[in-house]
Amino acid sequence: MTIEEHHPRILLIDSYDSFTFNLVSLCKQAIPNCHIYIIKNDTFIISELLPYLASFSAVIVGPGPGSPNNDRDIGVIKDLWNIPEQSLIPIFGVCLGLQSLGVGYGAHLKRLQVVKHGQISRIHHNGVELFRGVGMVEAVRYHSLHVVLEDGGEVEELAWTDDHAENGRVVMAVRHTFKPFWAVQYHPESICTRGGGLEVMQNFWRLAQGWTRKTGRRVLPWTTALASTIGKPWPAFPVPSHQQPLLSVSSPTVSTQILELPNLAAYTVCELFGVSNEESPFVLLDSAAQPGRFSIIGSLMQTSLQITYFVGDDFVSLIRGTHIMKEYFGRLDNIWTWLGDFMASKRVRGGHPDIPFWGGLVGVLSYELGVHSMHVSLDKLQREGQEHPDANLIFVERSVVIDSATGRVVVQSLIPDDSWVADTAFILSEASTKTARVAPPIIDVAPVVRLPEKCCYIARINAAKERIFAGDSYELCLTARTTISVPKALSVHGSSSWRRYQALRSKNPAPYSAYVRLHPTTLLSSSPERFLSTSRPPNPVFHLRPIKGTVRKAPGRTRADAEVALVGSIKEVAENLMIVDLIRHDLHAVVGEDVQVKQFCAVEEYETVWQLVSVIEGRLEPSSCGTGDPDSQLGWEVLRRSLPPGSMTGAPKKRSVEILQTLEDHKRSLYSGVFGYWCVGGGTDWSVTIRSCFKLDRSNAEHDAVEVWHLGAGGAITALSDAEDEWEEMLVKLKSVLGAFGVQ
Ligand SMILES: C=C(O[C@@H]1C=C(C(=O)O)C=C[C@H]1O)C(=O)O
Ligand SMILES: NC(=O)CC[C@H](N)C(=O)O
Repeated sequence: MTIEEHHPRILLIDSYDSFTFNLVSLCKQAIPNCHIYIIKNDTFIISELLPYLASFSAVIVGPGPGSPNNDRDIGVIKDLWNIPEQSLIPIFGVCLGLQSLGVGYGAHLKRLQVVKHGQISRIHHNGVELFRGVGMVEAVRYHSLHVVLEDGGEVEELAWTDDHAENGRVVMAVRHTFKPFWAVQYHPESICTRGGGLEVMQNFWRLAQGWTRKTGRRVLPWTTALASTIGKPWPAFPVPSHQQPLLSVSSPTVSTQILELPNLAAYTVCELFGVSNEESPFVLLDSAAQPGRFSIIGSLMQTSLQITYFVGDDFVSLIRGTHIMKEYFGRLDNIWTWLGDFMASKRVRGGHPDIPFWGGLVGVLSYELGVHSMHVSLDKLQREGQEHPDANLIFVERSVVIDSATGRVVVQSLIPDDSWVADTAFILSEASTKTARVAPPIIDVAPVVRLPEKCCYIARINAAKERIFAGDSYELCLTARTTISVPKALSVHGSSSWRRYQALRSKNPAPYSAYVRLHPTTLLSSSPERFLSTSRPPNPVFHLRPIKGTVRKAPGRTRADAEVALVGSIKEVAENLMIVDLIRHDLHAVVGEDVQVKQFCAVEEYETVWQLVSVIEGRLEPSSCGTGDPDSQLGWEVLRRSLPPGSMTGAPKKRSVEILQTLEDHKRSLYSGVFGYWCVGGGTDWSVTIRSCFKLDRSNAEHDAVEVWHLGAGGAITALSDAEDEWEEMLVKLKSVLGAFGVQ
């Protein structure tokens, strides 16, 4: 057996979809020992691609946004169907792939009357070819377009579904009558597809091998030239850009003291650490509700290093007190590698194993940083005067972590022989015996709230739906900005962002609350949504908790009512499913095969809303895990590759982000980005910046009489969205923050 036969090479052509790596993972399961290489549909033109095809066993053309009739959407795929006889190769198409095969052989492309995104349909099939030995198929669909085949044409139907009055009979699988081309319209790789997934891929491989044997096609060997043109097979594990020091017994360690102080509140610790001085930086990552558990409070010093970065720059600013220095990326190339390098130099050992944070970077990353990392050009990049940095982080050396589950308080420092630990342990023990002071309430007089205009928002919802009907997106998370101006003189007790945070925390206690004051930015968060956490290496587990599906709490509305409204709703489950599939893809892209959905569409209760929450976990294949140290960068790599959070963009992510830029008036800035930490022990925890507000601290406005806060809110728009309901949902989310300003 040649190496070509033993390790079949599969070429997957991606059309910038957000489910591609789920398909890749399914393909890896279906085709024993295969090596899968992934290119984009615009990487090569057909004349360049043709000679390469000879070194592959089969091609898979994936799903994607847009239309098979639009060159920009379909790229080289449209030219595959009429390659010369001697270049023929087995091809399997999915969704856009099927549509392209269909129109390549005379089918009519039509819009569905009722589009199907994230919905499950019963698929009827003929039990042969792709469906040999396949029983009942209930498959997930993500499409707005469909093909109507030519009677007696070269492409014929293998499966269909019955949409009854909505769309009638819709083609679900096809084959070419004499060329080795097969395709399905539904998504075999979706987490909710039952039957018709793995078996159909296996059947494709069986058919492809049969055709190859029959025609005597020989796969040419792989060459170094090909390797450098096509790249490495999936999964290509991240290789750190720098030499990471191995941890040794002489590596720096963490000084830790553990106290049993069940009555000590984060508030008290913050007050002791000088939070009331608004001139100084301060960070609190606060678990104010379940399932949050740990609250992390930084005790910052004059010498604490703050790192800021603006998208488009080739340097970071390093700030210690009043001293600011620019450092250019140079060989490190960008902010991600710069921070990776920085954290590699800070690795420590020996903190308490049960405590997720020992010290490290804490702060915020903007939505635009994520968009930029996806190589989407930013329309609204121009800086208008002073703005929030896109990365704004501080290196925390001294911290207190409160574990709400055990009542333990951990005092820790990364500074060798730091007497601060014992001193602080003493002070906290004393403080815990006293009754905690409560912040005096802020009473605002007439803050001016500038909401998005309803008619404009509704028009945008309809425009979003139009893009969805056209097949350009399956789901768009549309958002808008609200501005709150608080006349300072009228705010009793002056304007303290810390007290404002207390008001937010009491109105809307949330698992991922935060008070982050890293000038020029102050962020107050009451986020319910964890984006990504990474357990400490070795063998880190990546854990994501997307939320999609919201109902407002109301008097008399019980959990059972919320379950009917959420789990019982095709629309809400579809919204969530699309993001679950998208996040699976984001994770598969980095970690390889081991990605699991641990919880699908569970209803969780928050202060003002019920939400549908799913949990997805991934881990690196054991063979690719290092002995510990390279793993400490993995959480960062997964973060880089999965921003912005899929729940805030919609799917497919790239096209959705591009569309959203045309539908939203402002930069999202901190809203829709993430905040959290990267621990010196290698773990990370980042939450989605929603149900949050932020302000520029040192703007000219500071000297004015008005303090200006921004907040964003929005929701997922799908084909099933009702514009009025979406407007209301956006207001419900807004109100969870407006309460902190005395606005009902
Ligand atoms: C857009 C927001 O929230 C996002 C949208 C949700 C939804 O559409 O149901 C739920 C949680 C978030 O992922 C927001 O809070 O502003
Ligand atoms: N998932 C897909 O490939 C979708 C294909 C096409 N854009 C449609 O909406 O019909």
